[in-house]
Amino acid sequence: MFRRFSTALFHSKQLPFPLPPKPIFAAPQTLPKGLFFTSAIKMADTQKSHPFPSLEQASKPELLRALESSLRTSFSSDSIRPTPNPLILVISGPSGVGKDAVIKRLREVRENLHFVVTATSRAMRPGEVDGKDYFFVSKEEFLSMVEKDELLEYAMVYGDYKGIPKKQIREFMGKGCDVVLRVDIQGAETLRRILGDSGVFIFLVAESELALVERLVERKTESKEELLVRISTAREEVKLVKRFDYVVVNAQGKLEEAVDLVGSIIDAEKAKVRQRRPLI
Ligand SMILES: Nc1ncnc2c1ncn2[C@@H]1O[C@H](COP(=O)(O)OP(=O)(O)OP(=O)(O)O)[C@@H](O)[C@H]1O
Repeated sequence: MFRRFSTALFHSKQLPFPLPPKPIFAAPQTLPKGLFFTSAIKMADTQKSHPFPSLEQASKPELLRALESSLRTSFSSDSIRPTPNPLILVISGPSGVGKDAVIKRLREVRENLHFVVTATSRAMRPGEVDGKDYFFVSKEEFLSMVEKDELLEYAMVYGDYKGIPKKQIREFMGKGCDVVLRVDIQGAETLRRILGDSGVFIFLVAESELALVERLVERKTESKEELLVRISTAREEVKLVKRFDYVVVNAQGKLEEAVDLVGSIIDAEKAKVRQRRPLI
């Protein structure tokens, strides 16, 4: 309505009544402290009427200055995108699919990412480092952490306890870091109940069952009995993929592609208009 009225005024040669002496939206007499024009020009100068420079001939700073002057406001260089919330990434998948391998590489290529070191009562494997791969604790120590409510979730996995210390999550999210939780499918199920949609759940799969078994066999860390349990468990686990947000294929020899895809998921999550709001 107002626009139509204004347009009518603009086009009519003879005005039905005299225009008000000042524009309706008058610029403030003084700019708030800290509000500077893009150009170094002072406010007093801009209040003088400058003819708008030629778009073809004027320099970029001149055009910016003229636009600011016409709009009677300065252009802000502050980021338009709101600061994204830190993410909780839950990376899960059947045993031997490559969770550790993907996370290890992800940590090398991405900044501001904290891998939450899981506490476990299982024995250390060759090459593993205490405090880096896992916190290796005794069963008694683990149960004491449970009693003190220090774990976000915990479970008995293949005869050993595994649990996620809450303190690390709070500490690193407080610093603005995304945190990565590495859990088996059982753990992911529990975390979904605890976190709901506030976490990003990624299911890692091999390209085929055969590829998964080959990878497990080549790792040479399981006995024949353990291999049989892990393979039959994996058959059941892949049926639970629909409870996750994303599925990522970690194909043989293509670790880098899987890591890139996880990186893209993180980027997409950060670009979401409605951000997840994890509360721990
Ligand atoms: N894309 C890939 N191509 C070839 N080998 C891979 C790939 N990803 C992982 N591997 C290898 O497969 C084996 C299993 O990987 P990894 O230990 O990371 O699996 P995991 O899911 O963490 O297993 P678990 O849950 O049993 O600890 C390792 O020897 C790893 O180096």
